[in-house]
Amino acid sequence: MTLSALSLSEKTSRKPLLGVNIDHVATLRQARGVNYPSPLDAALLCEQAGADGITIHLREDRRHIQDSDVYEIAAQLTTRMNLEMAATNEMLAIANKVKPSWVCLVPEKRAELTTEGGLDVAGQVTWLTEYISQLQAAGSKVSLFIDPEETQIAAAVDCGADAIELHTGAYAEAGLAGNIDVQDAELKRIKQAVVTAQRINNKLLINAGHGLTRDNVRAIAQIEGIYELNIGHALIADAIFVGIEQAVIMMKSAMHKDS
Ligand SMILES: CC(=O)[C@@H](O)[C@H](O)COP(=O)(O)O
Ligand SMILES: NCC(=O)COP(=O)(O)O
Repeated sequence: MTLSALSLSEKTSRKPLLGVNIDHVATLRQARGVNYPSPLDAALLCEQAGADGITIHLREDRRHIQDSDVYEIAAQLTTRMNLEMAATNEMLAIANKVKPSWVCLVPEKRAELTTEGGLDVAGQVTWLTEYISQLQAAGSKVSLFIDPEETQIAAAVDCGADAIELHTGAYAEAGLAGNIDVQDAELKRIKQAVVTAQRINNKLLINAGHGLTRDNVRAIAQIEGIYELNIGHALIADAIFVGIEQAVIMMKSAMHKDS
């Protein structure tokens, strides 16, 4: 079923889908400069195990996913690709050749270990409106990776984005640090952001992700109105011990288990 065929009630009442981010299969390959493990093989196994989509982040520094991965994976996926990238002219040219189902625009800092914050959409509405319209004209839907803040959500709507992805990193980090009060506050912030997004534009799809694990995912997966969760690092870490297919199955079960 296409996204546009989903009614609003289906978008908001269903359990969230799982997009698997396979960047760190490529991280392992790049650590040795060899041609294995294959992100393509990982993507296909994730799909077979029930992943609803595959996320890859083509970083400007090419630290993990390479351009050739993007083309190979795009050619063989049977679900859909969510291509994360910075909003640069170089990336626009690549995305408009690949035409992934989804492009997710993310901020990038060269020195960061992983994506540290959300995109400042409010600070670049003119640039992003034009950028998004070019991606949409090529056939991709566009999501913006943002912090759970009303200003950024409203700006994403103003720019014509099809979806937002709420950055769950602060929620996840607080949990890892054992700061339960902070984690609860971050969870409330994410829930409030979902309500705000629905109020501002009830056609906007609301995704979430970053730092989610089998231990912290359930509270996020239970938020009504979240369409999809994108999960990578923790799932690939599980895969080392149980295999990637089982890791997908275990994550889906953690997302959907009853109390
Ligand atoms: C945008 C985001 O939250 C992540 O999916 C992103 O891909 C993180 O980048 P790394 O995979 O390089 O940590
Ligand atoms: N956009 C978030 C994502 O794709 C996965 O992030 P992580 O689970 O690797 O932190």
